[in-house]
Amino acid sequence: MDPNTSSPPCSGTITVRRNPPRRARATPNATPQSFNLHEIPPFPNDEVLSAVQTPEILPTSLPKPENENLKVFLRIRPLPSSPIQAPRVRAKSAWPQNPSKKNAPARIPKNKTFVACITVNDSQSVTLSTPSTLQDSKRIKSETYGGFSHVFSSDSSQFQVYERMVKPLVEEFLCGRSGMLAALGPSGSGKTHTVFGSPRDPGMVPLALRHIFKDIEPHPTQASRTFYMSIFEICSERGKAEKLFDLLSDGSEIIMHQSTVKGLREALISNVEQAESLISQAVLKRATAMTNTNSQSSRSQCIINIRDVPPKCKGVVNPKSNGAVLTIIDLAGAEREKRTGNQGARLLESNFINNTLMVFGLCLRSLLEHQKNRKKPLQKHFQSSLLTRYLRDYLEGKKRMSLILTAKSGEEDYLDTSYLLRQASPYMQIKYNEVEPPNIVSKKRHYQASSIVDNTKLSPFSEHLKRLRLVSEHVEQNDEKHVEERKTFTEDVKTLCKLDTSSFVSFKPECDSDAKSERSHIIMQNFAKVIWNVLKQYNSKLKVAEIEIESLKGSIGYEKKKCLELETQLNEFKAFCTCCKGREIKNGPEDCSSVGLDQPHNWEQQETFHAQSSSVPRVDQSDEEVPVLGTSCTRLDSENLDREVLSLSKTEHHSALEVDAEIPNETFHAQSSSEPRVNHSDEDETVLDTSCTQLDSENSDREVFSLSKPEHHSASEVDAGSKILNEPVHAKSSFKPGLDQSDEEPTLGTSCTQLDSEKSDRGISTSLSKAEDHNALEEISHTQSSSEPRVDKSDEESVPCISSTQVDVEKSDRKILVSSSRQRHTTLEVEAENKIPSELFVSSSLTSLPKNVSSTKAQNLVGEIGLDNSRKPTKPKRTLMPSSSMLSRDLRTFDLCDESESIKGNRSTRKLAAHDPKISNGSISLLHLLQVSRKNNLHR
Ligand SMILES: Nc1ncnc2c1ncn2[C@@H]1O[C@H](COP(=O)(O)OP(=O)(O)OP(=O)(O)O)[C@@H](O)[C@H]1O
Repeated sequence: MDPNTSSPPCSGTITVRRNPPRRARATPNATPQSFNLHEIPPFPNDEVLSAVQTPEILPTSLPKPENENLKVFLRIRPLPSSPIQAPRVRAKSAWPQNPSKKNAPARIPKNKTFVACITVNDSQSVTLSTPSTLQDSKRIKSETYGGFSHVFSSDSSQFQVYERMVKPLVEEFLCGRSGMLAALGPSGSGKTHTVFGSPRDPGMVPLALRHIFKDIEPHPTQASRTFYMSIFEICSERGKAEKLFDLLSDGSEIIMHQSTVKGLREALISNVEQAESLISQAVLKRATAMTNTNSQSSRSQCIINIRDVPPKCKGVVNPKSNGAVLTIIDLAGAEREKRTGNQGARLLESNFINNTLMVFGLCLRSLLEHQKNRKKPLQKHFQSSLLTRYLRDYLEGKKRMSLILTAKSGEEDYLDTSYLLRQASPYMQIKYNEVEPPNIVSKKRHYQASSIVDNTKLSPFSEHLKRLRLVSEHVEQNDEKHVEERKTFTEDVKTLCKLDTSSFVSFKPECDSDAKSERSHIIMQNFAKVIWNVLKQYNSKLKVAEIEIESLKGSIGYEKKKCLELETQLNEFKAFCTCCKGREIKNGPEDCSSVGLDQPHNWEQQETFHAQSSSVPRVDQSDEEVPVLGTSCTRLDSENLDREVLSLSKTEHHSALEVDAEIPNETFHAQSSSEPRVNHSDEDETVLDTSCTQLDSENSDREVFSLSKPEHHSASEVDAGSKILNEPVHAKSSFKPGLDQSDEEPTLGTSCTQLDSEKSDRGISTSLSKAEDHNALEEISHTQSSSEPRVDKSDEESVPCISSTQVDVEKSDRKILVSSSRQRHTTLEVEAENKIPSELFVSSSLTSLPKNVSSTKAQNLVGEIGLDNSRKPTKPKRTLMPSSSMLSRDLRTFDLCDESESIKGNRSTRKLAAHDPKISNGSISLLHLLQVSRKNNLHR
């Protein structure tokens, strides 16, 4: 109907203009900013893109996407001039008609006059006037709807509609932009007629196909473009479940997964005739039914897709063949039960159709509301039906679509038309501001191909293939319906692979050089790291070494200081010893304070006291008693002749007395051993558990007196050296049970005195020991030529619990040291050295000694060897040695170390001591033994 020829509105009606057309704002002249291309470094892709065609720019005639709204067209069906006749032939797939009206065409009264209620105001607006039958009701106001893209009157031809509405879509489609056109309107309003038409009056699809193939004819270079067409429908089986049927095939059912239809057949269309033939076949297969409003009413949503498939080319994608899809949908018409008279299954179909249309409208309304107010979320109404699911992208504004509203102009269709216009007129406000860029898939491929060529320089060839496979898989997943495109794309990928291979070969030398340089760089970097780590380690080690050096320096300095202190002490000690020696010599027995005494508590603490070189502090001991527990060892060395050392010890278990008198080339050593020994004397006297003291003296001026009295074990060691004679004598005493052979009968717990004398002026060393359990006294004399222990002889009678004393007397100036211990192990080591030739060395034995040890120094005691000192313990006399006058020469001093407590011994001990006349005899025998040993040594 031509709006110009439309009748004016009735005077009694009020025209209500709804949705007045809004004037779009003037598009600002957005002139692109001029870029300074000189500042931007050119990307060296000319060579890469030389073989690739740049995408063709869209025609300038196409509107910019941001300024495009949803196009809503309105087409008014002409008023029927004759009664509707039932169609003679119906499709097999058509739903059965209403049983009550089966095979009964809709009858229209012959005298029925049709009055139009819709008036076309202009090309974009119409006026809906209330029919006369409804004037009595409240709805008496006319309604004006504007803002349409175009309003096609009742007398508009198919071609005009196509030229105005579809041709732009086809042109865009051919340019690579997908589009969709959907016919929406009540049943019998002419949707199918608009979409498909008839052979005599073809609809939009045939015209579009003609346009497509006609458009490509003048471009022989584009003759290789191929188009595929698919037609399927969505219908409802008894209004319960939606089903999809492929109308190009034998009507097989297909399925939809999300928004993708699987199993849909695409028919290659190469010409218009072929396409029209396929369309006619599909229309025949479509489900239709005769209703009161339409003799051949469509009962399904029919969807026609025309897809532009990219043509094959040598590795280059034709930008024009971008896979655009032109979709045209013939929706089922909304039906009112009163008008259609549907019942039963048909009524269910009507409900299903109405519901689908309602969902479709809800999606668009939601999109519109979302665009108006971004706070409102975009509702997912599309999930409510297969149709909306399939058209999701269009309904969400991602793709462009157009609507063609078909309306009947009769008064009896006033309500349907009014409902349609009220529902669909707001859709024209939908804007496409978020439309995906056209040819996205093809452009992705194109850019991917370009990037492949670019990446060939940097990445291996395998990565390109992998990337291509991923792209292919992605395409396969997303575009399953594009089977042919997949094949084509696969072929393109293969071609690209070939090209990539060639390009890889061409870039191979560069890649090799880069790889070599990178490899060398990595190697050098790793080498530098290793060197750096090694240097770090050496640096740390050097710091540690420096610290150690500093500490060593400190310790060296400390040692030096200590050494100096020791030297100072030594010098002082020497001076002190020299002074003391002189004084001792001059003083009497009262001056025993110069005698060094050590009382260690164990064997380890036994110290050898060297008067000459050792700086061990001395403990001067006088005649006082010095109780010593444990083991004590005293070693005393003296070099000077005037030196006098007294060492006294008393231990409970072990005691050792060691006296060293060092004289150049002469050593006097008395050693005490705890091991059981068997001493063989000349008289075959065997002594068990006795203490034995050996005392050797070579020079007459040497005087050593050692006395020990252990309870269990005692050891006495006397080492005397003489400067005058080069014959060291070693005396060893054993305190363990030993078997001494002497002239006397074997006695347990007796002491054995061994006396070695080599010369007449040999001093006598007497070792006296007393042991309760085991006493042994060994004397080992060592000479320079032989250090083996000698066989000691004892002339004395073995007496229990007595100590043996060895006395060496070399010269008359030799002092005598007497030490005794009674109940505990005692080791007395005396080293006496005197520069003046010793004349006498007297050893006295005390048979009864007190517990405490006391030493007495007696001078000028000559010839008292073998005398019982216990008789005169308190007053030692300096006398010449009567029994050995040969040893009494030049006897000047006589040191007697005796305990005052010796008098306090028990009765038996005192008796033994009183009846000790054999001591003199023993001394003589000892002297004899000394002489013998001396001779033996001389022989050796
Ligand atoms: N513009 C038109 N010019 C001439 N005839 C038309 C026009 N529009 C529709 N018709 C005729 O009206 C009848 C019904 O049209 P059509 O089948 O296309 O309606 P419809 O909207 O598809 O109905 P339904 O939704 O039930 O399928 C057809 O016989 C068709 O020839």
